[in-house]
Amino acid sequence: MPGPEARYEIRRFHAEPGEGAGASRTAEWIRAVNYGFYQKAVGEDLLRQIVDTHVADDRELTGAYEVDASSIPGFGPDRPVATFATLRKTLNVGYGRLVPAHLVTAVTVRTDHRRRGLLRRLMGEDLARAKADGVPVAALTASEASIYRRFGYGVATLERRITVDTGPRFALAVKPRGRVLSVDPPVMRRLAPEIFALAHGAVPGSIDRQERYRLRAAGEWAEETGGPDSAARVAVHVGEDGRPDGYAAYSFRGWSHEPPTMDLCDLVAATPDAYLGLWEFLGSLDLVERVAWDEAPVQDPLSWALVDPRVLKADGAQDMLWLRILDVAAALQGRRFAHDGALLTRIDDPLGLTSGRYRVSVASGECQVERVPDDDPSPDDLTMDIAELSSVYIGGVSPVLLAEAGRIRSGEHSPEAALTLERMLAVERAPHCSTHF
Ligand SMILES: CC(=O)SCCNC(=O)CCNC(=O)[C@H](O)C(C)(C)COP(=O)(O)OP(=O)(O)OC[C@H]1O[C@@H](n2cnc3c(N)ncnc32)[C@H](O)[C@@H]1OP(=O)(O)O
Repeated sequence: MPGPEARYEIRRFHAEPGEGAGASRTAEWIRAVNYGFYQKAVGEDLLRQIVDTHVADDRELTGAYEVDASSIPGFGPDRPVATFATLRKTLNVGYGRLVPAHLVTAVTVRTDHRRRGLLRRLMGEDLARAKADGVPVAALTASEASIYRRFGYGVATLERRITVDTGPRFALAVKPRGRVLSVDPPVMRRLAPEIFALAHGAVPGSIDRQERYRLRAAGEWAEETGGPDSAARVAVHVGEDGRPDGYAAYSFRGWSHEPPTMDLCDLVAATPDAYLGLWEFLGSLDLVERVAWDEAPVQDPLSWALVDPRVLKADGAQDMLWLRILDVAAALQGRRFAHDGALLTRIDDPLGLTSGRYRVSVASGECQVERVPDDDPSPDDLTMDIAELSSVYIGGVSPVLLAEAGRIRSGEHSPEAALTLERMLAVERAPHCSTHF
């Protein structure tokens, strides 16, 4: 069988609205993504909305097209058999520092073209281009946890599904500062990005958001139709300085559901007061007995703030943000460190983008990274795959735990190196990513 290079042509382009050839190529690409995720066919309104958000986000769309597709019944030359999209945003790496991040999304390969190396080709080419552009880290959220490690991605943040019973047992031990206002969703067109920008600068692990989040908060985007969402409700937290610094978007599940449940669609908070204040508000909603949230942090201050922590029930944690360091020096030098120290680290990289030995030296919280030749006789303090360095990079995953799992190996002369790395990488608060992409 011929390899993927021979059978497929890769085309990269940006979304185009309207009627022309570019618009039809865009529409076919969006339909292919929908097909790949087993979603309902996209109607014209939803299609227009998706195109507009792709334009607003400046997404680069990549499609693999079968060479000679016109000979296949029902297949036009504009219909991709694989899709792949990227956006350039920023990642909070702790202490308010943001580094450029290359976000990968909308990865699909049509059923009848799978397991022929298309994803491997698209990912390999794409990561090499991002590295050449000087972007230090790539990121994605995964449909399955078994796919991306082979390309050097590691899990950097987790999330979990929770329900909170908001009956008489719901109470917070300490009153959060500030107040919460119920607002009309259209206000969020302006407010959502402003509030998110504050939270983005405050929460390690945060990834800057796509346009879709703003429209959803404003009640202008229902997932199925792309039309208005008449069920959307929003509450905004205002800090003691009078500045809006958090919001919760929620919708009622319907009276046929027992117990009466509010679905929390999104919660953005720049401060712990905003986070707990919004929860206090959600816990006080009349007629509602439960709030359900699919994207809660695992290290959740709410659990500790509740008078009775058992009103919160949680499913097991699941991988959320996957990171893939493309340039070790740029990634590490882009962040601030909690402790000084020096470690000689050997990195293995399945794609060869970062393989090598690195001396990581931190003084006064700032890091210098220096390449060390293979024949240098100094012993390695740590050895790991790039997936592990990517996992521990923003301080949300413990190097000690990964050493216990056998994923990070310490040199015989440096049994405490994983602990040293953990101290160096610590950040000011628990990392969490609330942006799915
Ligand atoms: C960031 C995102 O967008 S996440 C969404 C991912 N997309 C989906 O889940 C939609 C449904 N699935 C698909 O479209 C496809 O099966 C894909 C995209 C997951 C894989 O595409 P393919 O072209 O079949 O992958 P490809 O043939 O390049 O395989 C590359 C490697 O990944 C492995 N692999 C592919 N899919 C999976 C999987 N679902 N689980 C585990 N391993 C997988 C292959 O075995 C192969 O391994 P190897 O090269 O190390 O031997």
